[in-house]
Amino acid sequence: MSFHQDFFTLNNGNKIPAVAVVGTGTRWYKQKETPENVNSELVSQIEKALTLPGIVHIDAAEVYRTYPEVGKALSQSKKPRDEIFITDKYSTQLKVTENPIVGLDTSLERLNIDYVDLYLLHSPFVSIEKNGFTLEDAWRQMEKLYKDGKTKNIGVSNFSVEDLEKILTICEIKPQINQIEFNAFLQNQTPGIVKFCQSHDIVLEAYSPLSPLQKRPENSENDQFYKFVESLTIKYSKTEAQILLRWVTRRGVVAVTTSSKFSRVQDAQNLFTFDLTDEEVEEITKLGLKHKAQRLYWNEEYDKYNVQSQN
Ligand SMILES: NC(=O)C1=CN([C@@H]2O[C@H](COP(=O)(O)OP(=O)(O)OC[C@H]3O[C@@H](n4cnc5c(N)ncnc54)[C@H](OP(=O)(O)O)[C@@H]3O)[C@@H](O)[C@H]2O)C=CC1
Repeated sequence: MSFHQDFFTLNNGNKIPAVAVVGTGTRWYKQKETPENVNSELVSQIEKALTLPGIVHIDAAEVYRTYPEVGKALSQSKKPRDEIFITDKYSTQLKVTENPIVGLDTSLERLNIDYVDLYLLHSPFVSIEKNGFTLEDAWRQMEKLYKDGKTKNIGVSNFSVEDLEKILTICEIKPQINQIEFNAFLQNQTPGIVKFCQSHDIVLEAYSPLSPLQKRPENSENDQFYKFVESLTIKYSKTEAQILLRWVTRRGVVAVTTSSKFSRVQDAQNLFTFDLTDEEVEEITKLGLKHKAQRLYWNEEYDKYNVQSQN
């Protein structure tokens, strides 16, 4: 079976792999980082992922406290740096480092690399009171990091239309990416965000693309959505996860996934040996929208949008 990889083109002309196969948050997240709690399972998972063909996309963030694992796996890998796509995020919510410039300088040093491929503001919840700077100041720092070549691309995460409008009003460099929670059961994290980003040439990334598998309703075997996905697994000889990841990419969105099982990481890296028809993409969208919103993150901030999220 020949290997084929898909990419999206960003508004600065750079390319990003359509799937990030090793998210290092969620199931790998740590409250505290100590020399004793380096997770060897995660090191091994990243190491194995870095033996896969193509450009391997790793999603990191300072708040995950998994730099020791990512750094160790990178140092042991023989994959050339230009075949690894590394995303990192500045923590706006918890003050791990002083500001985005200090944040990225710190992670580059800790990961022992010269640049990341993508640096994101983890959330729009920035204020003088909490962070000591405004959202606009944070973005200007991101632009400096981009101009200094410390990151090839810059972007945001969990931003609503209003948050992006604030940045678009003042920016010299437009965000390339908005990473949001997106899957068949949550098709707009905040009102109108998918259409807005797609019409402003900001590529979306979907975290929790497998939310319908992570949390299944009771009697899912009788549910039309799951029955349809099941029929596609048979038609294409693919797993449910592969069908749902492929749907995300067919919606024009980068899928950010993770797994404790190497076979699932491998399946995600090897996603483009099949395709869904336009009708199948539309049917997953339609059946997904029949479900009430399933939001796993940022509930306090965004549960108020649950009805609009499934419109
Ligand atoms: N910017 C942000 O605010 C956020 C970013 N993220 C990023 O996105 C990454 C991925 O997020 P995550 O929500 O974990 O992504 P996914 O929706 O892809 O979920 C991954 C989980 O789904 C499980 N899974 C895979 N296949 C199946 C299956 N067939 N049935 C049941 N469960 C299955 C895996 O379990 P198993 O290990 O058993 O395979 C794994 O734990 C994070 O690690 C992080 O890097 C995540 C949340 C917020």
